[in-house]
Amino acid sequence: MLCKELVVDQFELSQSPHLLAAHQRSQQYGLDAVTQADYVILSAKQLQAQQEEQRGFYLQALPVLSTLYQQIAKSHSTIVLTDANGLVLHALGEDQFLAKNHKVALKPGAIWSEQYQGTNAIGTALAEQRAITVHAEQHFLRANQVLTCASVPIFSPDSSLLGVIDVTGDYRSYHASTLSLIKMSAQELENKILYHTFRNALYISFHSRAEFMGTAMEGILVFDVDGHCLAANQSALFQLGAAAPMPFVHCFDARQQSINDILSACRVNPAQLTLTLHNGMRIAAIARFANTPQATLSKRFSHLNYLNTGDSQVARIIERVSKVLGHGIPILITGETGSGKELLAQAIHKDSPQASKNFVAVNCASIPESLIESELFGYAEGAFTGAKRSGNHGKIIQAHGGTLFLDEIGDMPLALQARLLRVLQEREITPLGSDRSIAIDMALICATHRDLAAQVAQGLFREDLYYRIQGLTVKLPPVRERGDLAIVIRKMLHSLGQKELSSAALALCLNYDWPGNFRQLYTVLRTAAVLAGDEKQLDIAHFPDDFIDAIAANHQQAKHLHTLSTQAIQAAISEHHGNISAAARALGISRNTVYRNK
Ligand SMILES: Nc1ncnc2c1ncn2[C@@H]1O[C@H](COP(=O)(O)OP(=O)(O)OP(=O)(O)O)[C@@H](O)[C@H]1O
Repeated sequence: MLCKELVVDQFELSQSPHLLAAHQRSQQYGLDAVTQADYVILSAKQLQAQQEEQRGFYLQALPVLSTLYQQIAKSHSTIVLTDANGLVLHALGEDQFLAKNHKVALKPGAIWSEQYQGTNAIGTALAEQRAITVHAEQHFLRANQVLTCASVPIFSPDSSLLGVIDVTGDYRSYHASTLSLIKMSAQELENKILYHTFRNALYISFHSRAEFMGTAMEGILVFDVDGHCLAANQSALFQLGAAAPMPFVHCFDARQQSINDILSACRVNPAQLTLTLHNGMRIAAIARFANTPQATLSKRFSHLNYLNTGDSQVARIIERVSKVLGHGIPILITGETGSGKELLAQAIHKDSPQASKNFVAVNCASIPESLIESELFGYAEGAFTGAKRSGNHGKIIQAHGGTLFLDEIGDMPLALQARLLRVLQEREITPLGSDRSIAIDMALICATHRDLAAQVAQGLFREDLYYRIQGLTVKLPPVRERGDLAIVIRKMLHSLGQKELSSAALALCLNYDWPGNFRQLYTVLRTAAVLAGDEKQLDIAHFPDDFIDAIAANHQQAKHLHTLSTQAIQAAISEHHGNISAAARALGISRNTVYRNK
């Protein structure tokens, strides 16, 4: 029996902003600290469906959890793996010290999100996207104050949250080193996931001390064959002294080794190498070329789900798009510039049955009109002066079997629209200067920031093509309308080297209207991260000056508009001799607004 008064110590909470924020969220969820915890447990069937959905993540995690279990075997704790919603997917360990209700609550199927359980290590690690220990009375619900829990979030290579590894036990089983052990396991799991994510990619694992090779501490860099960095783990960034992944030529001393040297060394079998980093440090490395997709993770790694970070409009888009994948339905993506149209198109392709084939993007606005035709449709040998001797296949043929992404389709010249329509209808293409047609089969995704219906009305866009390309139309919301902006910002910061944003800087970002949408947001954050140097937290002072000027101008404009509207209201009132209803009617606004501004 616990004789200790288990209550939340407000002073202690105020020392930890993360716990304080978690308790505030718990209150906002309408939870009551003193009522019995209401453990939400999924049915066996629902759980099985979820486990199947997370199969890749789950299978990669099991051996890591077993190792962790051996390390903490005598601590009478339970090790838990959850998904990104706090659903327990797997649990192992000793729970004889726990009361019956907690034994049940730590079984697969239980949900430990803050929404249901208030402040707790699993839910709070997910909400805050950081490792955290929640001990005894730090829990929001009294019922959970007999527990001590430590959780570390697991991120995929593109910084999406996959779930947490958690260790929970009776509060007397608390051990200061538990969180560090879980962090090592989390790193090991993230490395395993990274190793299984990319194909046609060069993996370089390395460490300046050879004895760390093969451990969770090794750095991992992933490049495509052109030397662009696809992903890097934290240890790699740390050893490189970099905030974000960099191209091959910036990571390594190019005079010592080129990417082609390394690729030829490891095409067939992994190669053990000694390489030189850009800063002159010699490192032990193993280079591997991965050319096959890893079936285990391909199910879990839904690229569309990665984009689903909590905005309801985006969630609906993803749900609808997922349903039409593989059905040959053309998709039209509309939305402001920088709202993520191309990213969505890529995710659609990567989740589609034709993912292993090409994704070919053509920006109809950036190619000169005279070149679009040959760029898209290709040309035969000697088709025109200056044509390559071997001819050119053109983007449509390159996309055969895969996906053709026509960005800024609204900017395509009318003459080419007719030709494109013919290709789409007849499913065959005749390159310029050729008399031979080639059958083509591909998925089509188009995007535009323009109002295509208006373009049709103005005769700038062919009506028949308009109906041909929009099997399913989805409209991405602009950043200022997104309900998940704080989460997207956190994801972006994570990819930039895990800096945090001060609450003032976050508030500023949430209130700004981001005319350049994600492209502008990313640039601002990346610049701020560089300007912040070694400082862990990004603050307003680190934001670039032009951004601060834009915010100030916005603010001025808002004030100006407010002054103008107040003046208009006052003028209308005096014109209607103080009659508020008449003034409101004349201005077409509500009486309340008139009262507020008079
Ligand atoms: N949901 C998101 N989370 C994080 N970054 C994003 C997201 N959506 C887009 N971005 C980033 O914002 C930038 C612009 O995205 P993208 O090119 O997909 O936009 P777009 O709508 O196609 O722009 P445009 O109309 O100008 O071609 C890219 O760097 C992309 O990685």
